[in-house]
Amino acid sequence: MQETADVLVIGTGTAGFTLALACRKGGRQVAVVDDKPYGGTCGRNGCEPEKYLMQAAQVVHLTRQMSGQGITVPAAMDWPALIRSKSAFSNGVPERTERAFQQAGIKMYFGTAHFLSPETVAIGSETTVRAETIVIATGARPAPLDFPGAGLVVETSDFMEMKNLPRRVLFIGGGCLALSFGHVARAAGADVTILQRGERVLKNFDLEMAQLAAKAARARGINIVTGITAAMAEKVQGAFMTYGKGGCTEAFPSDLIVNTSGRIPDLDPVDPEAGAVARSARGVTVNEFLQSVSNPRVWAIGDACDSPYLLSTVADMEAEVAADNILTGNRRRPDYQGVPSMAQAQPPLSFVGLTEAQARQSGKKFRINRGSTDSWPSSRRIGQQGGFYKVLIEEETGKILGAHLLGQNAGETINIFALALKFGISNSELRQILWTYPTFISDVKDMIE
Ligand SMILES: Cc1cc2nc3c(=O)[nH]c(=O)nc-3n(C[C@H](O)[C@H](O)[C@H](O)COP(=O)(O)OP(=O)(O)OC[C@H]3O[C@@H](n4cnc5c(N)ncnc54)[C@H](O)[C@@H]3O)c2cc1C
Ligand SMILES: NC(=O)c1ccc[n+]([C@@H]2O[C@H](COP(=O)([O-])OP(=O)(O)OC[C@H]3O[C@@H](n4cnc5c(N)ncnc54)[C@H](O)[C@@H]3O)[C@@H](O)[C@H]2O)c1
Repeated sequence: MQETADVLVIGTGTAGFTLALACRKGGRQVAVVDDKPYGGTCGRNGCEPEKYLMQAAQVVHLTRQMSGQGITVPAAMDWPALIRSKSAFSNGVPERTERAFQQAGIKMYFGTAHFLSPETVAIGSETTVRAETIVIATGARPAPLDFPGAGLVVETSDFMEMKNLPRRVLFIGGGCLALSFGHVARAAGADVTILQRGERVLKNFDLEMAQLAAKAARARGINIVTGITAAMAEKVQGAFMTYGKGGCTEAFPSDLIVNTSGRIPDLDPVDPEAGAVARSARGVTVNEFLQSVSNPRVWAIGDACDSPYLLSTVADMEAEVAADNILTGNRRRPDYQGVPSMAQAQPPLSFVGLTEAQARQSGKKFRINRGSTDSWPSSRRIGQQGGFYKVLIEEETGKILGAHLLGQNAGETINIFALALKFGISNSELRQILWTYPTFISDVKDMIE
């Protein structure tokens, strides 16, 4: 079957969804295709279900944390019930996504798409679509582990579907996902180990803050082992053994091994080379307008393009920018200034802007406001120990260069700093705002003097 479209979008996740609807609104004949249930990673097995589980873990952690303040412990997690309610929460995503496309008059295909030529895409073995514009929004997939026994390792999407949680859980890789799911498993009562290849966890975060987050995780009983590369897995007498290769070869017994070793652009099945679409290991190579540098008919957005972030917020912004460029010509560039991100740990760690090391490298003159929040009422009223903040303020202008927060509500409070960074609001201007009090956000005033 040979079909045509003005715009064919490959992938229906955050990026593909936003772009398809925007192009349809702009009057184009739009078609979408996905080889999995519609809706992509964020809603089905990424941000949303992860947060759902983390929210439950947070209640358990908080209850324990506040046991000295009249709260009765232990609060416990009923894992099978939690997974059932999480599934009820996220199972509706494909249907809602399809309904939105249908209402907008977008043609839907189901199957794996791959380029046949620079202007034609095959969907499965029976359909081909020739499109004026082709958008690659295929997202990212877990980085494959290529050591012996890697087949014993499950993905985070499997972890979120486990009917029962085994007693010992091992995470390979020490990024956001390991910290987050590690805290979830720990709150459910599991013995948790995180194996991290580098000398530190959370490599994209400020070093000092990442170390404090690791300390908080360890204080909650999570075993973090750094400087070890997982190099082999096998099943011995019913348990999994993962062998690390670092300074020494060590065995880490567990009942479940989860891959949290990073994510890579999901491009092989789409066969970019057949479409004359250049790519690197970081994704489709795009110009400043998110258009392929080698095939002007093609745009790439979200986790599939070689932009600096793998975040839902960024995927959505890139989709809006690319849609505008497709509809009205190349005018808009994505703006990566002030993108906040967060590790959903307990307590959460968030940041925006420069780390201390990056600020020093930049040659800018700045001061650092930093300190523990343990004595602050916002920490004391929830029994929080280990909260910390670090704000980098440019000397001459008072502009916020970077902000780093470890503590309850850090993922929300960081948005104030993101606003300041994006719009160049100085610390003295920020101090003039009257925040609702007492809240976590009203602490911002004390961080930016
Ligand atoms: C566990 C987890 C937690 C996360 N938490 C956060 C968070 O808290 N905050 C945040 O901002 N980001 C988070 N992220 C990252 C965020 O989910 C992604 O950045 C975002 O979903 C990327 O959107 P996308 O549209 O580019 O790709 P996706 O949402 O992955 O969509 C790509 C779609 O393309 C389809 N596809 C791929 N190849 C083909 C093909 N050849 N043919 C047809 N269809 C194809 C896939 O099936 C998929 O549906 C998390 C990610 C994970 C895995
Ligand atoms: N809240 C958020 O903002 C959020 C949450 C989750 C994920 N994400 C996105 O998802 C992406 C993936 O996150 P992630 O945590 O999986 O990856 P990551 O890239 O942040 O961390 C993975 C770590 O695993 C280590 N590693 C790789 N192979 C290893 C091995 N064999 N043994 C031991 N360690 C090994 C790497 O050195 C790396 O430090 C991130 O880029 C992030 O942007 C964002």
